[in-house]
Amino acid sequence: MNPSDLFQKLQDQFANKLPFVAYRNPNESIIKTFLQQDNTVYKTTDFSESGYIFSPFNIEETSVLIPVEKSLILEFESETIEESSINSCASEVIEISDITVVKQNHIALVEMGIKAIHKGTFEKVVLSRQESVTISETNPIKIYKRLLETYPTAYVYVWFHPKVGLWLGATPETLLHIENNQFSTMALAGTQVYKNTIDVVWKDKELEEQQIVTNFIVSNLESQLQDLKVSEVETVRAGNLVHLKTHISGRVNSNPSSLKNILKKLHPTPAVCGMPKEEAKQFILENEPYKRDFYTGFLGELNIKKSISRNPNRRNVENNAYTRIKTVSNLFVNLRCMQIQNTEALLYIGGGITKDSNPNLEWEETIAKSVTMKKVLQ
Ligand SMILES: C=C(O[C@H]1C=CC=C(C(=O)O)[C@@H]1O)C(=O)O
Repeated sequence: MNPSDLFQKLQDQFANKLPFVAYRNPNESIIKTFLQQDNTVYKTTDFSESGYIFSPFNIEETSVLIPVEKSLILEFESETIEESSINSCASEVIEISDITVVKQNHIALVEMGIKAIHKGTFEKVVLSRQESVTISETNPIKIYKRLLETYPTAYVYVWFHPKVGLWLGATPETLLHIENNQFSTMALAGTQVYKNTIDVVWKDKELEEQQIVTNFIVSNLESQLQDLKVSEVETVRAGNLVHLKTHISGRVNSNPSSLKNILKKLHPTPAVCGMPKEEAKQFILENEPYKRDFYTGFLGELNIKKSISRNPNRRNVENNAYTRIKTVSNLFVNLRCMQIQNTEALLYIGGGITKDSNPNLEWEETIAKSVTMKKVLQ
C-alpha cells in the first residue's frame, strides 16, 4: 500500500466516524494503523487483551482499547510523504486563553506545590496546565503529516474515537517496552531549551528531579525484574528541548499478570506525577484547575503477536519452520500532545516541581514545551 492510499483510508475512517490510531516509533519510518470496524468503546479489564491501548492519567478511569480482532491493521513506509501535503497544513493559531491570567494561575499553582513540599507532603510534584488555541486547519490527517515530518525522533501518533475524542502528539518518553520477557523503560526529566548542542551543563535542581524518577522506577521494579540494569544518565534532544534520560532494563517473569503488575507499579511515574506517588496524585487531582484526561496517561501496542523469521532471505515453505512468534507491548507516555475539538486545539503542558523550583522559570518551561505542538499548527 502506498502512503497516499493509507492517508486516504485514515481520512475516510475519520469521515465515517470510526475509531482509528496511526503511529510511528521513534527513529523509524514505518507508520502503523489500527482501523476499528465498529464504533463501540472497548475497554481493557486487566491489560491482558491484545490491541492498541489509550489510558488516562488517572488509571481508575476508562482505558480505551482498539482490539486487534475488531480492526483492520495496516502499515507502510512514511519516507515518501509529499512536501505539498505538508505545506498545505499551514494554519493560523489564535490564543483563546488570556495568557496573563493563565500565567498568574500557573505560578500560583506552582507556589502551592512548593509550599506543600516545604511542609513535607511530598518531595516532587508535576504540575501542568491546559492552553486553548483556535486553529484554521482542523484536518487531523494534515496535522499528523506535519508532526511526522517535524519530529522524526519522537513517537508520533493520531488517535480518534468518535465517542471519546481526537488526540495527537509527539512524545519523547517510553513508558515500557516488553518483548517476550525482555523489559526496558526510561527515566526522563529535567528540561532546557535546545541551543544547537546536547553538550549542556545541568543544575542540581534538574539532576535531582531526574534522579527521583530513576530511584522510583528501580525501587518499584526490583521485585518484578531480574538482571536489572541502570545506564548512566545522558542528555537527549526532544524537538526544541533537551532532557536528562536514564535507560533501565531487565527480565520479567513470564506470567500473564506481569504486565498489569508492572503498570500498577510504574504508572504514573514521578516524570508526570510526583514522589510519593499517591500524595502527589491527590494534590494534582485536587488542585490543577482542569482535567488531564489522557495527557500524562499512556498509549501504544498492547500484547501484540509478531512473527520473527530467523532467516528472512529464505522464501520457501520450509522457512515457516524458522518462524517464531513473540509478544510485544510498546507503550509511551502521552506528553507533548493536544486534543482537537472542532476549531479549538487544547494543548497540555507540565513540569516537575521540587523544593528548588522557581515559579517564573517553571512558567517559562511550560512556554518552551508548548512550542512542540504550536509549531505544527502555525
Ligand atoms: C510533564 C512533561 O514533561 C515531563 C517529561 C520530561 C521533562 C519534564 C520536566 O522537566 O519537568 C517532565 O517531567 C510535559 O512535557 O508536559
